[in-house]
Amino acid sequence: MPGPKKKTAKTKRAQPKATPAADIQSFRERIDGIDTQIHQLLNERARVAKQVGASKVAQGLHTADFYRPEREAQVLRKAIERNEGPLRNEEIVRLFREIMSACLAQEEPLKVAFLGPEGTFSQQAVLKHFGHSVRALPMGEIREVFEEVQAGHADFGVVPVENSTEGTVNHTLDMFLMSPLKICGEVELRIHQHLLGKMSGLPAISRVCSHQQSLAQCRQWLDEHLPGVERIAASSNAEAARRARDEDGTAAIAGQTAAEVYGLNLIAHDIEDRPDNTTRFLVIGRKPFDASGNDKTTLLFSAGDTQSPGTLHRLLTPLAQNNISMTRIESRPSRKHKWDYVFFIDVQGHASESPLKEALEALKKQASLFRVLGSYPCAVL
Ligand SMILES: O=C(O)C(=O)C[C@]1(C(=O)O)C=C[C@@H](O)C=C1
Repeated sequence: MPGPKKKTAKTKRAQPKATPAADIQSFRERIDGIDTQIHQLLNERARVAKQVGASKVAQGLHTADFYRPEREAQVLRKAIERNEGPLRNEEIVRLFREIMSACLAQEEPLKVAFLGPEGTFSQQAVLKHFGHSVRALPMGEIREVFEEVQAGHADFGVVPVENSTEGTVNHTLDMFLMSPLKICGEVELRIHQHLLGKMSGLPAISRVCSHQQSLAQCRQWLDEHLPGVERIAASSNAEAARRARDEDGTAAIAGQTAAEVYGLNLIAHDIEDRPDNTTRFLVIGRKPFDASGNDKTTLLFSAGDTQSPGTLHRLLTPLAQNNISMTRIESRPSRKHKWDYVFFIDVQGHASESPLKEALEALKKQASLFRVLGSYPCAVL
């Protein structure tokens, strides 16, 4: 039977009453006292985290192994669980991520490769997931992100995999056909697109430049507000912002960070067609991680003969028999033979735990190609 409904940080609270100016001084003194306690506790926490690091060194582990996504997910879930507000869960999660990021960076900051240049949504995803105490390394292409991680020049990589408006980023999925890397996390980022430029209004715009995914996410807005204006696809939103800075008449569609990095005016904000426009990113690394208690697994498999009747149904039967929920399925050309396909599927659970473990053993027997690309904690906010 479900328990009583928990009080959440989302509940609306009464606004505090207006206070005489004289009281402000005494409130500030209380804040100073609380800050002193928070500060002491932060450093105490950092010292304990350092001891965890020393134990990991004693076990022969290296920088990339210090990062534990499953533990971080558990810490964040606990923070949400005990949060009574007034701070929102999003803010609490952001603060605790930064605390863990700083604790982890005491030895050597993690190096995280992402699809650059500076100011892309991928960079925002890196900072959202790993906090600001990492070294974020911008790469020119998705392929380079994979290569840097595989070569050990970066500890982890962050690549976009799907957008809620525009669908799959095929290039990322195709990289897994060749790469031995593992998926060790996912990040969901709400994407707000803005129209940026040196000009102050729409009439001065003769072309709009952006990554093709962003142009597509704002298609209706562009049809309505800039009909007939040329749309140019750029390699990234940041590259589009650079062009908007350097070329007269060019506006860019990009995020807030790009406006700041390239010194552009915000001509129109939040121009994405769907108000819930979200991009999902994958964190890639060289080794798998343990279960966190609420995990997802991504599989890559092929039947060999996808054209005979019932093949996909037969392959998926072990999942249904073991009561496994499938949250996503994509097919891509195998790049081996004409009309030959591979499937990427996301299922709930960790590959090392029942009932998924048993389901995968059965599925593996039926498939001609079968790989667990990774089991990782479901995104925490
Ligand atoms: O628990 C650990 O293994 C730690 O290293 C501590 C800690 C933390 O600050 O809580 C830091 C980094 C890890 O990614 C996970 C957690």
